[in-house]
Amino acid sequence: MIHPEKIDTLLEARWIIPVEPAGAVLRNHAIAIDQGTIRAVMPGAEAHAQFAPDEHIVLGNHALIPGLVNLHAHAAMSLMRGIADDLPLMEWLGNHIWPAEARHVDSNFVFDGTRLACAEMLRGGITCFNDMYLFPEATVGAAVDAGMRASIGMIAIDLPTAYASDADDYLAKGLALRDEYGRHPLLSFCFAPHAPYTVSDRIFGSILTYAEQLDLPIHIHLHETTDEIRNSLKSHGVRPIERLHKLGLLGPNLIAVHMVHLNGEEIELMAQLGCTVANCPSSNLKLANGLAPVAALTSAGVNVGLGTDGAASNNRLDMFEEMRFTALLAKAQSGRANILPAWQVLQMATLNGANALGIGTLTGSLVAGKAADITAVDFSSLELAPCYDPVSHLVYAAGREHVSHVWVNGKMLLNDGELTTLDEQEILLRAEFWRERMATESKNY
Ligand SMILES: CSC[C@H]1O[C@@H](n2cnc3c(O)ncnc32)[C@H](O)[C@@H]1O
Ligand SMILES: [Zn+2]
Repeated sequence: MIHPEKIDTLLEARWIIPVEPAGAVLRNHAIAIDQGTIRAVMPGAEAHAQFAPDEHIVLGNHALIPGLVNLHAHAAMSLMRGIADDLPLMEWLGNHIWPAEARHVDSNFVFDGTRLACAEMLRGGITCFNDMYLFPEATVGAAVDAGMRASIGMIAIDLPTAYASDADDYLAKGLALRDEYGRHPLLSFCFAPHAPYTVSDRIFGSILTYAEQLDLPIHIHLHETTDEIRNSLKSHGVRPIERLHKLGLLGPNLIAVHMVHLNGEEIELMAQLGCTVANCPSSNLKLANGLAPVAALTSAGVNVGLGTDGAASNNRLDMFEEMRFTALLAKAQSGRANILPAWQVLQMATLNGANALGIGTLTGSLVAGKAADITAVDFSSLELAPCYDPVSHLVYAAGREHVSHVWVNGKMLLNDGELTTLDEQEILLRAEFWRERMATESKNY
């Protein structure tokens, strides 16, 4: 007689959509979880015979998917949600956001803002976010307290702030933070030069040297507006992509955010060199920047992930919305209804993002050996009835309001809609504290 193996949790659901292999939908299956790791994904009957779980959870009308990976975030900017709407990028940044950051942003702001963002993201099924913001040590504190996975940006920008005096100072502080937390199980690190128009060639050179030595991604806003390209032609004689290419930054470690204005040669170059694009359709729409040519990028073989950007330019941190926008806009742009089927968009929101962050062996799909980063979507409500194909519903019909449970590293962070690690009332009080403070001290908002 074979004794069943003791494990922490056996999780069963109506559907398991593991993302790997692509397009698979498993029925009557279970996920065995032990010590934060997926031990097996197998038929339920076999799992019952093989495992003796401490906890057995059956979600009868749900789909289990990999936790969503938000490939571009400024989490703390949640405290600036709605302060400067209906403006183009440079007016938004130069006249509103940067002055507000200079006046208000400190490590308390970043801690409170990131906690607010973590709560919103967890409720929407996001288990991992790739952040770029000031005072990243506070982002670390808030993400780890929440139990979320985060990729922390070691930022560089030629703009002095209360956090750092110049780009060298930013980099030194980022590297020191990575020395301290580089081995934390929930954290990974990226270089995060803000944009071509705020970072010098010399600093890009230093970043490239470090990124190659440490084999870390480089996360940057790139080709977001036509003005960015026009100004680069004036100042550098070349478009930003060509400038970064000459500096040696284009390669498999590059995560280029936005990438709205691209010509055919640039798309080919990104594909040949193995770059990733983080598509942020809501932010691109709201700032009137345009739309990334996602159909052309994926057809060329570029790895495309999805991001929300910050809540001051979106104004939601909602990956379900980014999935739906990505699919619909790509069809309209390309004139091809068959471009980007739902399974491919779900892959963008999960595995493609994890791969870009260098953590694709840890998260992004539901396979044995990876961390148990799992989102459960409840299909019981009438907006999701009837269900012929759960993958179709996830992209075209479901919303973040249908997310019921979330696990990160095997720990349940959302239980039937309730946050388990974060105090919603306290987060709301802190958000109100910052609103009052910002409203009193700044006549603009
Ligand atoms: C150096 S910290 C990050 C920096 O980026 C600013 N920011 C937020 N959204 C955008 C965007 O869409 N394009 C360019 N810059 C952006 C944020 O306010 C911080 O200053
Ligand atoms: Zn951004």
